[in-house]
Amino acid sequence: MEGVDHLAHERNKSEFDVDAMKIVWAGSPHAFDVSDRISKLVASDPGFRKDNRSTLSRKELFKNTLRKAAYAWKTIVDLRLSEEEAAKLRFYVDEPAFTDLHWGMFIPAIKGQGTEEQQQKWLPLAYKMQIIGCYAQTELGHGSNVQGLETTATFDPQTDEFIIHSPTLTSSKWWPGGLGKVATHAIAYARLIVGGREHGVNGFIVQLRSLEDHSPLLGITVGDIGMKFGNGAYNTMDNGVLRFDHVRIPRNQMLMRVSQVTCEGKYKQSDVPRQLVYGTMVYVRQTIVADASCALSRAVCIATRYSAVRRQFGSQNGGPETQVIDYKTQQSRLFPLLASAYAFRFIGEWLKWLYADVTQRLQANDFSTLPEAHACTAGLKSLTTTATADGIEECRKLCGGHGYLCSSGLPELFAVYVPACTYEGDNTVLLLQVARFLMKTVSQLGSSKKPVGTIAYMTRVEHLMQCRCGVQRGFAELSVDLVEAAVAHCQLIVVSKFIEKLQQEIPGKGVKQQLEVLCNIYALFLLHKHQGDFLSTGCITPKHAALANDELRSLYSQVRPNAIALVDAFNYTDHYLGSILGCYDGNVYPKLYEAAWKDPLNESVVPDGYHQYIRPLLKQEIRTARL
Ligand SMILES: CC/C=C\C/C=C\C/C=C\C/C=C\CCCCC(=O)SCCNC(=O)CCNC(=O)[C@H](O)C(C)(C)COP(=O)(O)OP(=O)(O)OC[C@H]1O[C@@H](n2cnc3c(N)ncnc32)[C@H](O)[C@@H]1OP(=O)(O)O
Ligand SMILES: Cc1cc2nc3c(=O)[nH]c(=O)nc-3n(C[C@H](O)[C@H](O)[C@H](O)COP(=O)(O)OP(=O)(O)OC[C@H]3O[C@@H](n4cnc5c(N)ncnc54)[C@H](O)[C@@H]3O)c2cc1C
Repeated sequence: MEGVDHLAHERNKSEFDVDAMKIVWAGSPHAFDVSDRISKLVASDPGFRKDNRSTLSRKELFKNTLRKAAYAWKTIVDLRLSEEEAAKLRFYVDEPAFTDLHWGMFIPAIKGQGTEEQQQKWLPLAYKMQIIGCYAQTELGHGSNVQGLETTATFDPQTDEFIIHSPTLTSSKWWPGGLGKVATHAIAYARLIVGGREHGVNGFIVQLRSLEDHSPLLGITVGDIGMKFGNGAYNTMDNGVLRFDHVRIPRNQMLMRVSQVTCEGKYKQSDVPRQLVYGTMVYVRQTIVADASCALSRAVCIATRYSAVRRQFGSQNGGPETQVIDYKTQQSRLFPLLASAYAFRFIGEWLKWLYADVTQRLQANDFSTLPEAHACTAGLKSLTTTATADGIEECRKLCGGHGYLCSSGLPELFAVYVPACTYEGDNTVLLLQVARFLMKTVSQLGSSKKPVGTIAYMTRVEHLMQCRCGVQRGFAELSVDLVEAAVAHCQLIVVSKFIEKLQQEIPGKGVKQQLEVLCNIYALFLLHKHQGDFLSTGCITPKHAALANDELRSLYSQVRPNAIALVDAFNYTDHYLGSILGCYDGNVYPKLYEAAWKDPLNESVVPDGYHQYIRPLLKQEIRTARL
């Protein structure tokens, strides 16, 4: 049955132009071309093999990641890939590595917080990977509370240097990816002290390791923080611990876009908001939202294809059993996730636009949209990562027992993905930031400052005007409700941006209709899930709730014949999916059977340990010995 497409009958049912949908998913014909080319390049290169990760020890796993990162870099250089192609290559290699932090945080931090001069000095080195950087903000004692960081950077005017120091155990840097074993440099965040006065937290470029033999420099203690959740998974990353013992760095290694220290020891604040020190986090949260749709769509692709292959019950007169995808219960769990994958794709695109817009404004000294950009990136990062982590786990359950096998790809995907709910801001802490922004907006309603952008709707919600007095009642006391309000606000953004997307011209037979169905599923599923809130606030009547439920059922039936084509539109290679259950040809059972025999445990028919532990048991030697 090798070479047979077991899902061909499903593909024949589809009612829209899959190739056109692939372009919509990718974002543009150019983006599709790059993605398609690079994913195939990675998939066809044995150097990027990844099917053995769960069986390697941590040391072997990590060394293999180093090998792959070096091989990826060689490929990028040899093939003269563009920045866009190189980023895609790292994405399709699909293995968390120090390079994520080097390209994803270290470089953006220098770009966003460094002066022109600093950028000119450091960026060429970083782009050529002559130095490797990490982002060292979090400490053992403080992650969320950035103002609570304890590392100090004290200016010494005698030598024109900063002294970076970890005064306590809890001030040890803890978690930064790439720090443990690889990074030569860090953007380290520390409390700036000039002339005995504190000026808040700032970033500093600190060299950690020798560029000759990789040994830690004087005053630096550095290592890996140990094994993390799951086998393989995020353990390819060397999250690290770092202590500074009065480490001296030149003054010009303080990132000085937001504030400066002169050689005379004068502290100066630029004309830009202090919050720009947090700018890298805004940037990365935006990329994490874009990434959520990738992780969720990958899980949904696996669960959808497998649900079309898997049959249980319902055989008529000895005929085939029912495909589990035809059960309404399966559809009601799977199709909202499929709709979410598309919704998150479009919200990721929009957020990228919003980020580019705010960046452009900042360059022109217009800081007016920064609070909204912060609230949107924080809130949408929280919403999409929570939904994606939950969605991956739901996809595992949708695949029944086989979903629990590593060869399904789902356990590893979950283990790699789930820390996204914590890193780059704990999701609840981030929602509290959104709530704070919303309450600030409510408190200004009726003033001359009119809410615009994603909060423009607030002027139209009359009862909010009456709520204003309630805002004074105590943020902390009401924080549980406020977090719910923040989620609702973010969902409103997701739904409205999906609707806006549909107002654009979308070429391709039936493509727009499919997206309309998915958009309606996304919105009505939310209404259904939260109908208690909608009913109790009088936003809908019980009749509306029942209608929404009926409509959802009908929408699921409309998706059903198109389900396989809708996941094909993600254009994932079997290599990227890394799942027997999700393979393109649906030839699941022979592949599962074959894979089982490749497990190291099956290398011998009689296991190691038989003579030591099993035989004595069977022969009752253990009991006899005891007696
Ligand atoms: C395998 C990888 C897969 C996918 C990833 C894909 C791509 C990403 C690429 C690479 C990444 C790879 C792996 C991820 C690595 C993760 C790295 C990290 O985790 S780095 C550490 C991140 N740390 C945090 O996020 C800490 C969270 N805490 C905070 O952000 C803040 O301190 C806080 C919670 C916002 C604190 O706020 P608080 O109000 O208490 O305090 P402040 O006084 O500091 O704030 C006052 C004022 O400022 C506003 N504000 C806060 N933050 C920002 C901001 N970022 N931008 C703009 N404005 C901000 C705040 O709202 C207040 O405003 P006001 O109300 O006064 O108007
Ligand atoms: C895999 C991984 C990679 C990471 N990579 C990096 C990196 O490269 N660089 C780096 O600097 N950091 C990194 N981090 C650290 C990460 O950014 C922090 O762990 C994250 O910001 C959460 O902070 P915390 O650990 O202090 O959580 P805590 O703040 O201690 O959270 C614990 C609990 O307290 C709750 N809580 C905290 N504050 C409040 C509040 N005000 N109100 C209500 N509830 C609250 C939270 O919701 C949570 O439930 C990484 C973390 C992980 C897991």
